[in-house]
Amino acid sequence: MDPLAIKIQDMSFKYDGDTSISYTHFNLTIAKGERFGLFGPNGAGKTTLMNLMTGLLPFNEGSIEVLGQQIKGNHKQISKLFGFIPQDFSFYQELSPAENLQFFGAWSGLNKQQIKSRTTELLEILGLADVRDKPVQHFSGGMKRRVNLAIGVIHNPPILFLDEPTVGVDVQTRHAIINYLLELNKNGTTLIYTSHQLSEAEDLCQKVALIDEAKIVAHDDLSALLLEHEQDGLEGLFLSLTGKDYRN
Ligand SMILES: Nc1ncnc2c1ncn2[C@@H]1O[C@H](COP(=O)(O)OP(=O)(O)OP(=O)(O)O)[C@@H](O)[C@H]1O
Repeated sequence: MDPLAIKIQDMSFKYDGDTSISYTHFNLTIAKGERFGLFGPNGAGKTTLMNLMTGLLPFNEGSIEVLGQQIKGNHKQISKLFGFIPQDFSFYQELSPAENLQFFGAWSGLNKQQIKSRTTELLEILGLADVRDKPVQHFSGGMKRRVNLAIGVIHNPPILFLDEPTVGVDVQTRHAIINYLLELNKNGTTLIYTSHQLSEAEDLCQKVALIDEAKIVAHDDLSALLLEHEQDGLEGLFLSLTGKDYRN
């Protein structure tokens, strides 16, 4: 069994038209069971890379493997190997958490019984049991983030992609989400995370990659990078490697 969750080899990608970034002969590996954080300034290409790794964007050259399987030509099988918690809410606002989980659970190939037990379990863990049948549109931002998370993990994926999973939440929800993610990782889930919340990232990630203009500027254990660059936190490391200029 391949010990890698993700293997990107010589991958090139460019958006149609004249945009500021393109990936050129890009390489990256993420080991199984890793808590991997991808960081970089606005517009560095983090979301683009997430979308390439999940097959949402087709790349032009090279290869991307997820748990040893090529993405190209295998979209359906690959999509069962991961959950994706996108930056934007990805559920039906007019449906309740239970109805959303029923829909997305069926979409991921779970049977009725599996959906029922996972829904009860997840809504309990994520503090949504009391509102399981209420329309999501009336929920607070923190509750909506938890619904987004429940949907992404309903099928118990071995890899979880998280694109800014805690934007706009209060301290309690952030704490609960991070603890839940750490628990998933203890049970073997590979976490691939990106965020601008660097103190949160220090709690969550053991391995980090910093990217700028679609190129890796550093990739190692967080503790090794801090030592190497004589920094005591991710924010200092980030500024020392990507500079202090504004990005668009
Ligand atoms: N669908 C698209 N079509 C054309 N260009 C795009 C598209 N999506 C993103 N871009 C461009 O690609 C670049 C990288 O965007 P991306 O969203 O990947 O960056 P990011 O690192 O996630 O930024 P942020 O931290 O602001 O979320 C930006 O210049 C953006 O304008």
